[in-house]
Amino acid sequence: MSKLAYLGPEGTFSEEALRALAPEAERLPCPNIGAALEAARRGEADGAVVPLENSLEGGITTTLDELAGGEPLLIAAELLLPVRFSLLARPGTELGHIKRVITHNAAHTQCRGFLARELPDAVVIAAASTAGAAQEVSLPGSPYDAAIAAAIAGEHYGLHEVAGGIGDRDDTVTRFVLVRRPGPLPEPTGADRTSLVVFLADDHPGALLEMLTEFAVRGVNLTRIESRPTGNGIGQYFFHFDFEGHVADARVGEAISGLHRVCTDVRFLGSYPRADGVAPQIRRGTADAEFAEAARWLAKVRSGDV
Ligand SMILES: O=C(O)C(=O)Cc1ccccc1
Repeated sequence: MSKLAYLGPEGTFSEEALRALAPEAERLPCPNIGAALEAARRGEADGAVVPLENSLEGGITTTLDELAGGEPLLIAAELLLPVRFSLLARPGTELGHIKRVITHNAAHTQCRGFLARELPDAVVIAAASTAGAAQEVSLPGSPYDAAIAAAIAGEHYGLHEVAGGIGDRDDTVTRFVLVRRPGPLPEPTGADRTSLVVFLADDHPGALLEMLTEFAVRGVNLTRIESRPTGNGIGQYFFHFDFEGHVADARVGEAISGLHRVCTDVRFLGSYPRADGVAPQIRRGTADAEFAEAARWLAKVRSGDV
């Protein structure tokens, strides 16, 4: 049985994602996303389940930055988890009493409308996780009045639901990934996604266009592109790419070798089945057979057989 690290304590959305991705796995709760990834890197766990992006606020920057640096990890699977937020407090607390709210930043940013409408004077304090926030509220003498977390966290820590479904949209989805130390890749399924981090060679006009061209001319459809600061000064960025297809596909292999040629560094983050099962539309001239036929033709030309 495998052991998987996740952002704890019990009752986080990450735990829900882990249970859905690997119901049989032993669970190792960690105090933050970085610690969960480190547990996977050091071999204290066989992998980690971490949030990568959500449909309302975009990338979970801690995860993006952690995966771009440190010992390499590969994404082996992904999950799209609908998230529903509740305002949880100690029994007896009413909405009007709530002045200090604690939660994870990703939950805060998705409940801004509710907070502005219902608790305009409340201060919101950041916690490492939603369930960690609920646990804080449950402690005797806690300085916090309420937490924003999953309803299940309320059950774990003896809190009651003051308000449910408080997200700004009721169709918000968070994408979680299961990462492992490098090893054999999942087999292509025909509906796969590949993730990469690309570091530019130098800053020049059209640098982003050059990267995008590697994908465009091979008919590779991007599903996410995100820039993150390198930390080396204003204007210095690296790029996260997610796109359709598996590295075993000729068009994907050619696109990422093209990036490897023209960029300083390309970090491969894995090819894995898409959670939504959507297969790519293969444009004319970009199927594996067409790449193979073109390679045969080139070999003939090079041998003078025209
Ligand atoms: O804190 C949690 O429960 C997490 O797993 C991180 C998170 C927070 C809010 C939305 C999705 C994931």
